[in-house]
Amino acid sequence: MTAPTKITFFEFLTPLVASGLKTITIRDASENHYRPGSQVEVFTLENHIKVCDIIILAVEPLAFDDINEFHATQESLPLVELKQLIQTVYPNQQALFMISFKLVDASYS
Ligand SMILES: CC(=O)Nc1ccn([C@H]2C[C@H](O)[C@@H](CO)O2)c(=O)n1
Repeated sequence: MTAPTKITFFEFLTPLVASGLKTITIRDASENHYRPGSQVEVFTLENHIKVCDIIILAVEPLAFDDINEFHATQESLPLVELKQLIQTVYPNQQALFMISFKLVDASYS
């Protein structure tokens, strides 16, 4: 499959991505095709507004039950809130993927 060049985040989370505070996102298998080293455009899910660019660092399997404080810190969310959000988006899914990324600093472009 061709590596995707775009990713969406809920609008309320995009300030965390654009500030560099959020450095992972947890997605299901439909979004596990991001290629490490590739540059990806970030858009809001609701209005498709471009937010920033990120570089994908890794895509790794992550079971829902293994989500812990480390992931919450990388997500810049409280653990309880993160797990509730993931259960809402991906109900009853154990097999998830952790996508690690870094912000592309727009001031250098
Ligand atoms: C289309 C879709 O699923 N969009 C998503 C999925 C997840 N997120 C956020 C919610 C949490 O912070 C992490 C972990 O799933 O990623 C999202 O913004 N958009």
